[in-house]
Amino acid sequence: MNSLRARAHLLFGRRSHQSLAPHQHLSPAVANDLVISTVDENSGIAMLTMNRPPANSLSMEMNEAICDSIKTIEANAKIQSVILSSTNPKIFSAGLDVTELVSPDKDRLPRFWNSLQQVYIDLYGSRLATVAAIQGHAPAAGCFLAMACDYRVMSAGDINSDTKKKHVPTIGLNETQLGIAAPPWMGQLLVRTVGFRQAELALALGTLFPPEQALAVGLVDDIVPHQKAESGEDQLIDLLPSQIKDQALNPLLQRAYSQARIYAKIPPQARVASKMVTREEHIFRMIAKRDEDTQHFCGFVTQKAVQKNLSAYVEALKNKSAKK
Ligand SMILES: CCCCCCCCCCC/C=C/C(=O)SCCNC(=O)CCNC(=O)[C@H](O)C(C)(C)COP(=O)(O)OP(=O)(O)OC[C@H]1O[C@@H](n2cnc3c(N)ncnc32)[C@H](O)[C@@H]1OP(=O)(O)O
Repeated sequence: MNSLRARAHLLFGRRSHQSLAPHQHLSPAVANDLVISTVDENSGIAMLTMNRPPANSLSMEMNEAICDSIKTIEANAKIQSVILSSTNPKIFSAGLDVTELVSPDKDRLPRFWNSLQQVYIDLYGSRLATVAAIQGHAPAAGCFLAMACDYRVMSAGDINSDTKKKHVPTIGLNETQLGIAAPPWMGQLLVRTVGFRQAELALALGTLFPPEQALAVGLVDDIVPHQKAESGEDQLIDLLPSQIKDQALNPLLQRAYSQARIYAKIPPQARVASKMVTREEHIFRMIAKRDEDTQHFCGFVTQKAVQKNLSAYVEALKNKSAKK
């Protein structure tokens, strides 16, 4: 891909997508079920809400839905910023759907990996300013989603008023704890976000950071205490899909919204050009090694020992949930 074509691909996407209907808001009925997109042309802000219960884990279809939603929003020239959020108040995304990795179908596995690579290309290279509203846990590829955005705000956690139990979300590339390694392009995102030494340590140890620590190392840009705000922004309320309409007073979403608004006011050509200064080369490097990366992934995941670990891990996840 020559650099001009590649730049066009990064800025405008390589697939043609249907334009949005000319109304101000995209009804959830128009969006796919796994990801709900809403747009407000007046403010130039969109919201892309992940909606794959129970944990927003990334199956091939989920990855494709994220890419489709980004491209659909990008096709609307009036939109400059997008907030990436979750319908689950406790989980942003649990990372890859681990059931995709256990006893995988040999034709589906490379397609699955390609769909994740495409999320990286489309989200990290998007012309839109992207703000991750991290309400809940974001392990492994969940952390990757957040790192592929331009700005990250994270909930400081909250206390359940009935049970008095504290919920503290965590974020990080914890792959080594599962006996797997993040692929180079994902690991490099951590290096680019928190710096070499912190990334080297966190990658080796598979560190999951609670909010204060995530802020201290620069993995997130802001943390937001969970105290209900007094009043909400009408424009934010309009943007929220019905599943989370009751979240209009959520201070995390309000903080994400105000950041999205700041971005939406920057002249877009200058903002996009400056974004590409830091990202273009990184994305090209990944695209050049895409097939090699897929082969490596499939070879690694299908190893007997890795399969044994992953089966045990999925079993443990199910048992944990069954015991609740
Ligand atoms: C050099 C190149 C090498 C190439 C090799 C590459 C190898 C691949 C590397 C790819 C990089 C990315 C990897 C990943 O993302 S792997 C996935 C990592 N994610 C996790 O480990 C998270 C697992 N989940 C949890 O820890 C918890 O669920 C969580 C903290 C997120 C929430 O806890 P909570 O107590 O609130 O919820 P439960 O644990 O009860 O879970 C609720 C239900 O959700 C299901 N679940 C959770 N996570 C996943 C998942 N990742 N995939 C599928 N399903 C998941 C869980 O089973 C419960 O479901 P049920 O209620 O139906 O039982």
